[in-house]
Amino acid sequence: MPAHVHESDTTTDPLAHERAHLAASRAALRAMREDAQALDIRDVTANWVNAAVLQAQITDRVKSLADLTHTPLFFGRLDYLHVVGAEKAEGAEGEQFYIGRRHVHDAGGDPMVIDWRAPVSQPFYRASRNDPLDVGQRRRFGYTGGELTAYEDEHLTDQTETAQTSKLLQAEIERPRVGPMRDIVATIQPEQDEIVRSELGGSVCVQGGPGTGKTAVGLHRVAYLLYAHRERLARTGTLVIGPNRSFLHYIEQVLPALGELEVKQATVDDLVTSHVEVRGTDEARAAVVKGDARMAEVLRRAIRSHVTPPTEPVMVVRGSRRWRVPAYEIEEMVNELLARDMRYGAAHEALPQRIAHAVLVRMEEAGEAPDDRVQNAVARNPAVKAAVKAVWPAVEPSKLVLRLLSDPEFLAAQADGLLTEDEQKLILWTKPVRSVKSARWSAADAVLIDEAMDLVARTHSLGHVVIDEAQDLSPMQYRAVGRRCSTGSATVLGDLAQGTTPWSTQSWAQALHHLGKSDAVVEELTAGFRVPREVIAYASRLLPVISPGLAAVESVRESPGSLSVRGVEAADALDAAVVAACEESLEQQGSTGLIAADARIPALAAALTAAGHSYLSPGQETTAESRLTLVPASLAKGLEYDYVVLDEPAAVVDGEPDERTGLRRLYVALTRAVSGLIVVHATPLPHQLRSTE
Ligand SMILES: Nc1ncnc2c1ncn2[C@@H]1O[C@H](COP(=O)(O)OP(=O)(O)OP(=O)(O)O)[C@@H](O)[C@H]1O
Repeated sequence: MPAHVHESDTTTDPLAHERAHLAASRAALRAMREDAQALDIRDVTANWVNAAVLQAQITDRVKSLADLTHTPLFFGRLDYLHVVGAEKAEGAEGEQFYIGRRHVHDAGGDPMVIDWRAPVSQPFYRASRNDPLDVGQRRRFGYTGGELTAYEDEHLTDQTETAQTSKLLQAEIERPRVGPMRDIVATIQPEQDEIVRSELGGSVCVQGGPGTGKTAVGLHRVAYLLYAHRERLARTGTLVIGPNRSFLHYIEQVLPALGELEVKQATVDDLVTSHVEVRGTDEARAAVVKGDARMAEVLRRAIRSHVTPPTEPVMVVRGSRRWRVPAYEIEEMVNELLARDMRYGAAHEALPQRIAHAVLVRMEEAGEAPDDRVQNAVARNPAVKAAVKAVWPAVEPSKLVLRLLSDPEFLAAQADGLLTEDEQKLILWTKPVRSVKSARWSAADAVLIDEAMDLVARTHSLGHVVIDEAQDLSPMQYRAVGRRCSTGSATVLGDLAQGTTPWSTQSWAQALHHLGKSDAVVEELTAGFRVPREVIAYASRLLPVISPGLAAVESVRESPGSLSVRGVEAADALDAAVVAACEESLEQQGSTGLIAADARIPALAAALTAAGHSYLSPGQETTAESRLTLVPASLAKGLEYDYVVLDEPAAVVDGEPDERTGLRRLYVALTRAVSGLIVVHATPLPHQLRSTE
């Protein structure tokens, strides 16, 4: 017997009961909202600051209790065989739970809808015929425009029922992709759920091909962690890191839709450029050296090179007395501070106190009874200050990096045995730079400054950080992210085959080492929810070259999708053929993305405009009226469109400094389509795409 799908079309409507529960849940949510709005805080707050804080909390709560017409209150129901938590005694009564995006209770406090993140909801995602987790029946609901219109049942203990792919899941995967990314809370798959619910203490790394749900999983994991560890994470903070602004725009609605409004989003550049303005760029070879983990050691040496062994004693004059701390004693203090490997800035603060303490010991020996105030005064004594300046001077991180990049001798001394002479030459500025302000800092320089800042003073750590498209980070960037979760944990998401930076990740073990999370568990996702079978098979022809050893994604899409590869005879007919392909795609429902090598964008923009088509840029939200986006290949990562027209693959490959990176960029571009891909080319396709061997 197959699992059942019910449509609402009979008079003895089996949906009537469920619709009544939906209506009752809505009424209960309304009552919860009215209760929150009616809270009178005048009598309970002692002062206006407390009142303002409380009022803000109430406003947030009211906001979170909004009933959004297009997000159904519940999407599933679990019928337990026994009372949850009770011994599974014969005859014990089962319970029913409706699973939704948020918790709703009735006037008596009994649950009407259970938050998907609650432990009792977990079997909705994990229960199977092999392991029913005490669930007799799992029901999934289907909605059309906010109306409950269908449900689908699985009887998990009925061994005669055959397992089938859920039609509602299929419908969810096939739905047109207009607008920003949506949550997948109703259809999270068991292997995804394992990652979403893994514990806060441990870090997780997910390797997954295009469209396997890495981004979706990362965002749902944040929502889950905020639910399970709300107080701790509210204190320490969470952060989602994405590759660029347009990607962050694309994903920015997912967490608010799940009721989480507080999560910050940033690029790695955002994190490290608060202290210098980035106006310069690096040649790829220079950026590779600057992003190499050896630079961390160069910087460590460079900062420590400021520590000079004392040669003079310190003479402190107080009143009529003089106190002398000999040079060897100060040297002992310095050696002890160096051995403790504390932050350079902390040691700089500690040294005057140590010297002052030595003076105090002498005062006591001489019969005086100095207290803490005397010690502080001695620490501020000009002689002590002068000694500290000579021995352990303050270092300004950006000045340190400026000196490293502009003073060949200084760099040679610090990089000896770490960087070759050629590597040193590559990163040295060719023109003299006068000041931190006037320097044309690059993004990689900003990461070096960030590292130097951490050597001076420890970077504040958040509770949890998610890094998406992590494969593009350099070792030094991993370190920059790692220090932002040094006392917290991380979720690292990426695909080695999509690495398109010259320093992209070769192995997750190395990446996790640089991040400081070598103990992270590496998981793999292989089921693809975006790209149709035929299209992923075509793109996967590149895998043996771009990432040998990685398995191709297995598409779970049942609809075959469409792939069309069109050669154009004359180069000057290319633009028109591309515009025609866009027009063809736009006849279908949903969004169309025209992806092309960055250098081809101006020509295609002109061709579209000439043909009377307006278009969006990546990150701008597609709407029912505006469904065409012109996407430079360099910004395509992480995005998706119902239909993709790919212009001139050879130009996409040629747009990158080397062939492997070019083919990886092409792989990214080929894997953005949900329903159909049209490849249009005037020059021959890269041969790896042509052969099927
Ligand atoms: N369990 C699921 N149910 C429904 N849709 C899903 C599921 N998992 C992923 N998807 C959808 O598949 C698409 C691809 O997901 P996502 O962007 O998270 O993949 P990705 O692995 O990050 O891809 P890429 O490597 O290309 O960045 C999205 O539209 C997402 O909503």
